[in-house]
Amino acid sequence: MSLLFGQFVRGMAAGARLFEYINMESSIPLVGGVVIPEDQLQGEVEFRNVSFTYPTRPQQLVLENFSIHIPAGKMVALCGPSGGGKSTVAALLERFYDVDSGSITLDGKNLDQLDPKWLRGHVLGFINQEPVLFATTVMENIRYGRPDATDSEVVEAAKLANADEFICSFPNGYNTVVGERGVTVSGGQKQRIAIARALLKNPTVIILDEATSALDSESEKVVQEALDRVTKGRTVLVIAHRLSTIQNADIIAVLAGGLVAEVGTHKSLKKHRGLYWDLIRQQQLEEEVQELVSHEREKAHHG
Ligand SMILES: Nc1ncnc2c1ncn2[C@@H]1O[C@H](COP(=O)(O)OP(=O)(O)OP(=O)(O)O)[C@@H](O)[C@H]1O
Repeated sequence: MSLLFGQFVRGMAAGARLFEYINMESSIPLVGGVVIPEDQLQGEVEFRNVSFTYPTRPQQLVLENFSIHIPAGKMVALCGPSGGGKSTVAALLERFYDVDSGSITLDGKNLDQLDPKWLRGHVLGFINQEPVLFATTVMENIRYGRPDATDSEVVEAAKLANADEFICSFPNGYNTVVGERGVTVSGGQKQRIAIARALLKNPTVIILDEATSALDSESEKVVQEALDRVTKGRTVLVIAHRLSTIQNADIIAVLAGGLVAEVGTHKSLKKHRGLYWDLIRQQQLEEEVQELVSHEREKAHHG
């Protein structure tokens, strides 16, 4: 009895916390608002003088007078030091939070007038290259992107994402269970599942949160190929962790201290020899050190 009592008390406390979250009211409505008709949707995004603090940390201004224009169909990459606010920009575009001042617009319409369900379900596709995979079949893991998608739509998305081939090589194909009790998938395969997931929505605007971990060059090529294919013709906001992948972006913005410190193309920013140039050199140095360390390790291992 005494043993069980401890468990009972812990269960009660955990349960109470759970219901506290379930019963919370969202300050941002989940549905309702304007929907832009599909034939008029262009996908032009603009942040104008946005200032933002997280509600839980009111003393820290994360974005201050942040402005950026993403023309329809173009790719804008955000890079910059860790903690500079890159992911926050993406969270604001998905309207997980409202801005404190300034505005975010989609095709000239303020985000807070638009229907959040439509915005998240039909307009924005979020590709997180380090996705959570659920302990279920590959089919269901991809379908998670749009629960009402048919099997053939899932397969179509997987093909575009360069994922169909490796999925078919699994023992049960699309019905193979992944995760702890199933087959393990490699980093590159995970990334392609993430791309297929996002593609199911046929999004107008893609937010691409890059993977932090590097892949070997062969899988990197396959993933990049899939990304190039799916981002073509769409508006893309890349949250870049590695600078090597964003050289072809139409616009690169360096985010530091909550605002755009530098903006331009890879070529113009390199020429400018400012923050972007520093970041490139820093990353090269880190890569060289890493290479040296692994080389030394190998030597020690064999010696
Ligand atoms: N949910 C949150 N609540 C409170 N503060 C947060 C939250 N998320 C991020 N922050 C803070 O906001 C600042 C900007 O964080 P953000 O994640 O946007 O930066 P980042 O440029 O994406 O960094 P990284 O490259 O490391 O991912 C950081 O100081 C961070 O601690």
